[in-house]
Amino acid sequence: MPDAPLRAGFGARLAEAVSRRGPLCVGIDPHPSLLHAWQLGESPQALERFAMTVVEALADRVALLKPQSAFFEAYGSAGIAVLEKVIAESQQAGALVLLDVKRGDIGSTMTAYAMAYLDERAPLAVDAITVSPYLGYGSLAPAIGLAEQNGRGVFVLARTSNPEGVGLQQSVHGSGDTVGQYIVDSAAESNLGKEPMGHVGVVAGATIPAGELDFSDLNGPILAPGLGAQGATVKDLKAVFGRALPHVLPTTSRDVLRHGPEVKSLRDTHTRLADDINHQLND
Ligand SMILES: O=C(O)c1cc(=O)[nH]c(=O)n1[C@@H]1O[C@H](COP(=O)(O)O)[C@@H](O)[C@H]1O
Repeated sequence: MPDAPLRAGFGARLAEAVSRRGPLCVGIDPHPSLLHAWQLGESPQALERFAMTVVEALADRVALLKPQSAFFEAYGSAGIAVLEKVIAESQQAGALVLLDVKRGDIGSTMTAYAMAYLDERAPLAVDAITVSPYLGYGSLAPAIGLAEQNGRGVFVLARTSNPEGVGLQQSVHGSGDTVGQYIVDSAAESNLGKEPMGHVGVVAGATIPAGELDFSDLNGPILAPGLGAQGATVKDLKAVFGRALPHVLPTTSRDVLRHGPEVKSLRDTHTRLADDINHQLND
């Protein structure tokens, strides 16, 4: 018998967090260039100082923090230890943690990845992870299933913010829709009937052309990276996402992080951006 769910579904937990703290998701991307700009140099200690400063500044006020795993993995076990601390302290301060790992593998190996991030006993257990569907949406079933069982979530890459994604993701799938739309529609099937929304989100860049994807049946969250450093603006959100805007989690990393290392400056930047987003949403 499967264990009873440990907590409310991820869709409900996310909706509740967003209603209290707003939809802005901030990424923790400790780029080497940012470590230098913060005058920290490059070392596991610098990584920890950087990441924990962001946690101190923002984990008590954002709904969602998104550490980028690659920058932690680059330091081996020392970096993973920092990541564990980031996850624990962010959650303690009330933020949900979406670990950006973009995992995707064949079903049986996907089960191991799911256990690594979505099982209660895992040292790196988080509220949600990013996953890549390019071994087939069905190959993600172990992660989608375990996440649901444990009140956690997944965000499936549908139409990414980078220019290299266009050719593949706009090509026509066997269903007759584009690959990106097929992924959105597959996530919609996973979320069918869930209230207030399901636990399968999609990733769609704020940089994509207006109206390219139809999210009307998704019933799940939309992670929208690309604000700031990649060129998208808060104003673009309305045009790109239209009526799906209430489900959008605008996401940025460098555009906030470059304002460190002072905690106050990071907080002020967050407030400015969050206010701007709030105005767009309620205009
Ligand atoms: O899954 C993601 O978060 C993601 C998807 C996508 O389509 N584009 C994208 O930029 N990201 C991630 O979002 C972050 C963007 O960082 P900034 O460009 O500094 O805001 C990086 O960690 C990217 O890996």
